[in-house]
Amino acid sequence: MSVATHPLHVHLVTEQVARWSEQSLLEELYLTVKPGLIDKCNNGAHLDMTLAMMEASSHAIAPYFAEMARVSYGKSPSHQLREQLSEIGIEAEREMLHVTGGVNTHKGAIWCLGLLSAAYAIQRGQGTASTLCEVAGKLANVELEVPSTRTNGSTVCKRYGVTGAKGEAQAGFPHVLLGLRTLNTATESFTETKAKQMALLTLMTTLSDTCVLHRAGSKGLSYVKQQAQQVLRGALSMEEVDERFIKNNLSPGGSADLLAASLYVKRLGGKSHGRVSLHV
Ligand SMILES: CC(C)(COP(=O)(O)OP(=O)(O)OC[C@H]1O[C@@H](n2cnc3c(N)ncnc32)[C@H](O)[C@@H]1O)[C@@H](O)C(=O)NCCC(=O)NCCS
Ligand SMILES: Nc1ncnc2c1ncn2[C@@H]1O[C@H](COP(=O)(O)OP(=O)(O)OP(=O)(O)O)[C@@H](O)[C@H]1O
Repeated sequence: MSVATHPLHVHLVTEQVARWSEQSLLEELYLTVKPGLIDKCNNGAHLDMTLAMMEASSHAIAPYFAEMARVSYGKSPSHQLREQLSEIGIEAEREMLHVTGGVNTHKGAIWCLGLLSAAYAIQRGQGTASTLCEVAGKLANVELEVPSTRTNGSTVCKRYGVTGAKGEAQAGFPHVLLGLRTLNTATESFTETKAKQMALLTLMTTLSDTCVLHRAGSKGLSYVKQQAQQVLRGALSMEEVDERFIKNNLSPGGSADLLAASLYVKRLGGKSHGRVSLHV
């Protein structure tokens, strides 16, 4: 029996997934200051969420990522596997709603970290950042015959012609790779906190975030992109933009999820994945 098929190795991979998924969610959560989002300083533009609620949610959903990894270990992306992952994802959402008293703290995160956890296990813990995103994308492209439910995301995708969380996954998580490249480049010259903030801002400058579109339409999305550019250029501070987003009820939840996913992929796949120019 080779090392990569040994039951102990399966156990190692699922343990890594449980530990690193929770650490990545908490790393995103604790990054302070983040505009409009929950952080150590304030609850951003959220009246129904707190830091403690997001901590509890991060802890509650981690075992579901481990379960997604367990069922995916050494398999190929298939209809049957995608169905299994969907069931576990729905259970994770249910558990999240249970611990938060019905608040959506991590729906987007369950989706993207879930697919990446499965991709990591499909590759028996051996993937690089690019192969992880590619394999996770293949999984997302396996269509399921599920009754379509109306969500904030599906409503705005139709209205504004964007593809949202599903499209990001189906394209092979281009924003996760962008987040990772930005993190790696910025870490060489800035503090860890600044590097993570730069990655978040970079995502905000390009993402069609359905959380923002739902609350504030395309004008709101353009505003978010423009404000993020201004911070990257040094024309505004994170604190100023945080204040403005709270005042205007803006929260870039999709970018936050993709930052968490970038931090996760950094743990799963190592860090040598190219550079970006930081002059946005
Ligand atoms: C695809 C999902 C995310 C539904 O998304 P939908 O677009 O309908 O919108 P919804 O408003 O419910 O949630 C979307 C969330 O994604 C995040 N998000 C928003 N915009 C983006 C974007 N452009 N890119 C990535 N994430 C985004 C936000 O956090 C947002 O809250 C998902 O909930 C789903 O289908 N779950 C079923 C469980 C499943 O299949 N799991 C299997 C694999 S883990
Ligand atoms: N630090 C964070 N603060 C706030 N949201 C976050 C954070 N990290 C990730 N998110 C993501 O943002 C999403 C929540 O966003 P939001 O509350 O705007 O959406 P909603 O519940 O769908 O709609 P709304 O609150 O507009 O009615 C979650 O799915 C979560 O994955």
